[in-house]
Amino acid sequence: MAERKMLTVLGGQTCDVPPIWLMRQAGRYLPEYREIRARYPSFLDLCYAPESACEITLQPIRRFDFDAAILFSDILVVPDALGQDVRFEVGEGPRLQPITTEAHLSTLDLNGALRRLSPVLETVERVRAALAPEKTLLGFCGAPWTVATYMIAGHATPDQAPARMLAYENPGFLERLLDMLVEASAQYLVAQLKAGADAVQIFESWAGPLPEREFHRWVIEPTRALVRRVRAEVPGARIIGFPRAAGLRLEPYLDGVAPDMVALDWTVPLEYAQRIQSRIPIQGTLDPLALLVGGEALDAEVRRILGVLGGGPFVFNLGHGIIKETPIPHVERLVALVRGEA
Ligand SMILES: Cc1c2[nH]c(c1CCC(=O)O)Cc1[nH]c(c(CCC(=O)O)c1C)Cc1[nH]c(c(CCC(=O)O)c1C)Cc1[nH]c(c(C)c1CCC(=O)O)C2
Repeated sequence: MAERKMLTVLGGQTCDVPPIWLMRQAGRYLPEYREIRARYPSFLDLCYAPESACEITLQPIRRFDFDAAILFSDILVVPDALGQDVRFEVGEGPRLQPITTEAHLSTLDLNGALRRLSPVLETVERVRAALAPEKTLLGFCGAPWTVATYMIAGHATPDQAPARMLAYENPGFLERLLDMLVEASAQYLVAQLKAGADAVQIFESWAGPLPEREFHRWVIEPTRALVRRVRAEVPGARIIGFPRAAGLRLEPYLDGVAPDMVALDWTVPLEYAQRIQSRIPIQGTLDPLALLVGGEALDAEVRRILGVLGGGPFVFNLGHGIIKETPIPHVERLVALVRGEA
């Protein structure tokens, strides 16, 4: 089989030229994405349309020859599949019917969730069949805490105050919600791996604002349970953790969760990332704003990152999702720089 470079790195080896993909690489900065998107009144309908979702997953691979494709979907398909009302308003982001009571929680249907996610699993099968053998296919889900923050607040917030307040007021409620998300997410990731995903990434976008004890209870514990559940059903499953803005809690996260690779945001000092790399393969760190701005700033950042992290197990990526105003030539330049062709 042709070498899937990301799997080489996930296995702890170093590639001379690191593999590269970008978080949110399929999306609005691409005109070919916007064209398909315009045909669907609702973003979730697009997530559940296997033919279009497959095409969108492949678009950035065709255009930039990235080493990995990431399934086109969203972390909020899980609450939708559980039966919560989820919508995406153009220009406003996600809107959910907030869940804060036991009565509402008890209406969610764990048993039916995986069946409702079957179109996404069909997308995984289609992508694997269409993708070149040397390309890695990544599946994903949101981490239980991050998904819960949206389910509780009903929308994006700067500091996750609604979920954090509920955690203090009614920890038993949050525990029950997280247990349900661990189970639904485990079934979903296992199904993605069985449908053809080579590895899965767990997005913990909102690890940042939690105090230490809450970080252990709401981030580490549920994610550890999720990872164990997946590995119990798929031995050797390869899992990437992305605890964005974990700061000083990064090493406790690695101790507790034990992912195969960790994705780091751009605030992590590179010399510290290099130390982390001596225990686990690393992905990420480029500031999405450096890619947006381009020019000499981009060149310098990319060379600095490659200089510090390129000598060990490393996957080049952004430290968070690509910004939708990013010019396409900047992405082309980035790929050329990483491949030593610039
Ligand atoms: C928190 C989160 C969400 N979704 C996701 C996260 C975790 C990563 C992160 O922190 O960015 C993850 C995600 N969302 C999407 C993907 C697809 C795969 C990829 O290309 O990476 C992935 C991996 C598509 C998407 N998800 C969304 C879009 C844009 C929707 C559109 O085209 O109308 C895409 C392409 C919508 C979305 N989805 C979400 C929000 C807050 C929004 C609105 C804000 C925004 O628009 O960026 C929830």
